[in-house]
Amino acid sequence: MNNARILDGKATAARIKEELTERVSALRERGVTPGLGTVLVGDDPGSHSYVAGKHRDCAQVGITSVRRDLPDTITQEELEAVLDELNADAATTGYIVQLPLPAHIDTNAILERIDPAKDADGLHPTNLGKLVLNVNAPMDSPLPCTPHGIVELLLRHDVELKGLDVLVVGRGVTVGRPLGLLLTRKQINATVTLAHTGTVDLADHLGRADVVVAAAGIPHMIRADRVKPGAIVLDVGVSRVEDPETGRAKLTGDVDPAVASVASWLSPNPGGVGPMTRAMLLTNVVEAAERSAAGN
Ligand SMILES: Nc1nc(=O)c2c([nH]1)NC[C@@H]1CN(c3ccc(C(=O)N[C@@H](CCC(=O)O)C(=O)O)cc3)C=[N+]21
Repeated sequence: MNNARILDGKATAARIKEELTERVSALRERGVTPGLGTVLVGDDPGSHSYVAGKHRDCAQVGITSVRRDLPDTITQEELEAVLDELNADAATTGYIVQLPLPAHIDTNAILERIDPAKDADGLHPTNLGKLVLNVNAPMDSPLPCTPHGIVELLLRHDVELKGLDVLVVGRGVTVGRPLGLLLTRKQINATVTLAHTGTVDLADHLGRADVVVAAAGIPHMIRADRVKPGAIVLDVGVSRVEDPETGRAKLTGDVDPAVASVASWLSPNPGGVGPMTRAMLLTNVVEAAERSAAGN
């Protein structure tokens, strides 16, 4: 039954963290200590657990980290003042604002307030703009963590996307949209279809795709009977769904587990793209510190 090979994000992220540990110690020898800040608004348990994971990762590779946990009653002005502090704080070489933010906060204005040189998520308009303009040659500017993690996961399993038809399901700013830009770069040369809630016949697109990246946040929306046999499938979406047996919330991906019997490669969820996203966040922090150590 189970014939898909596994795109093992957990093991790959562990290797990347080992590589980063050496780069961090080289930086420390030169007197530069990379430091990550996280800004978390509100008390969503999922967001709390992701942020806790990011701080554990930092400790593992030698990056210092500080948390700014803020109440969901915070105003736009107060939140912007926190970002101004982090922008001015020399010990914070990079930081992220955990998304989503409460509805009363203007998210785009917040992303724009981040110093682009400290943008560990690669979501500042200047950095996203560099991706659109294709001016971020390796290491010039941070890439969005999840799309970068997806590309790195495939690369490190020697999966070549040149000429393949990739269906990205989901047009979100953190995954689908920037992923389309990355996959259509000359170095990768895939052909990308970006599907979304307005797509008329998703089943038709699914049946033709060589690669499916599911980033819609709809539990098990990608079913085995719709996927082309031999397709490469990446499960990016996460939802918390109540387990009928235990009554407890459980992480559920966008891909039905039965897809393992038709796909050639499958990134599991958990254990696939999630750990890679975190590894790319660390990479962005280390690269920003390396750029500042080099004086640019
Ligand atoms: N500004 C911002 N940047 C983000 O990168 C960001 C965000 N906001 N908001 C929420 C999403 C979600 N996200 C995940 C990261 C890692 C895992 C991850 O490591 N998951 C583990 C399981 C973790 C667990 O069990 O809780 C896995 O897939 O194996 C999941 C989800 C980052 N996001």
